[in-house]
Amino acid sequence: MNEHLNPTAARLSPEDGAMERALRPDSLSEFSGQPKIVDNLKVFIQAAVQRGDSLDHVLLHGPPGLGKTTLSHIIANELGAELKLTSGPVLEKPGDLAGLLTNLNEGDVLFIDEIHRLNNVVEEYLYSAMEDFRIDIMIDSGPNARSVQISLNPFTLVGATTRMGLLTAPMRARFGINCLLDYYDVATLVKIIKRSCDILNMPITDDGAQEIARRSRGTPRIANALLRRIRDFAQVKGNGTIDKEIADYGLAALNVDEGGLDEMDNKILDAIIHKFKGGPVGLSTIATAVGEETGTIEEVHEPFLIMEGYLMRTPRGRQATEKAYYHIGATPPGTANTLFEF
Ligand SMILES: Nc1ncnc2c1ncn2[C@@H]1O[C@H](COP(=O)(O)OP(=O)(O)OP(=O)(O)O)[C@@H](O)[C@H]1O
Repeated sequence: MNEHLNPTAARLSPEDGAMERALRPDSLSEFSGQPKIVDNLKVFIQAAVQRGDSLDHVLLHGPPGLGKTTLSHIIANELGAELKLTSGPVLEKPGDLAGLLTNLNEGDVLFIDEIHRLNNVVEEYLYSAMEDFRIDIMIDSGPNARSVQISLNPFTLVGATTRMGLLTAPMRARFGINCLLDYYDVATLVKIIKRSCDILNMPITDDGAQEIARRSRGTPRIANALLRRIRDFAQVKGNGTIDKEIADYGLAALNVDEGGLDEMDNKILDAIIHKFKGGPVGLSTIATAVGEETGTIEEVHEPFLIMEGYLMRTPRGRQATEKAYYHIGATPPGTANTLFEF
């Protein structure tokens, strides 16, 4: 996928990484969008602080780049607590988890990204840690094997996942607060883009911000990534200000089309329509046809294409809509030659 548009892109240049950190809101009042989640979190955090309790465990789920990591930082800040970050695949053995948990102070927040990728053994250990703030560790093996119980300080686990369906039911059940992050509307993205421009001292016009927002796939991380590159176009090809003209120019140069679709989105629609007669076709067949990983298509491209009405998910596979045919310049089935039929 186009690197600028990939909300999962982990490898940022040091400059882009520093910029991303500078743009990360650090309180709920600075966090735009997701109003229901923000309002609820405000209440739950205030209640926990007033009672002197640790906040109940929080599960954040939704497509990449919508603010799950940002929200975990904010939750820790609002609680006045330390945040420790890790991710599912990093915790290979129960000992890795035990090391982290025993180092948590009372009220700390432990963020586990990609929590659906925890292995079964580690996950089982996490259950008792979440429920009773204790873990039972096996020491030694064979006849000397024995279990030692370790008490933990009460903590809040914030788990993040882009694949809710892969999370086990017992894991899901242990989260008291469940937040589904949704794609952002254009008006909210305009607000986020303007805030970023203010922080970075970047002049932008209303229609420039609108154009970038419209083509950011409803995702703040993409909006900020496009902004960084369009700033370069404004500096080199324009007069330093991001207006609609320079935004259009930069977006075209970055292969983001009028609807905000990137090359891979268009390739997927093209393959379904031209190679598989519009579908229905299975996800892995599409992935092979376009040379992309199934997981990336499922997490990144498909939700966006469905949301925008280009794709439908049917029990027999993915199917292109009429809008998809028109988008790639093809004629939808059943409408061919109707102009000449009398
Ligand atoms: N609501 C928001 N307001 C302002 N900026 C936001 C908001 N949400 C996200 N961002 C910006 O988008 C960037 C990506 O957000 P973040 O890393 O939190 O996403 P994520 O959902 O954790 O993604 P992933 O699942 O890929 O880890 C952040 O640097 C942040 O600046």
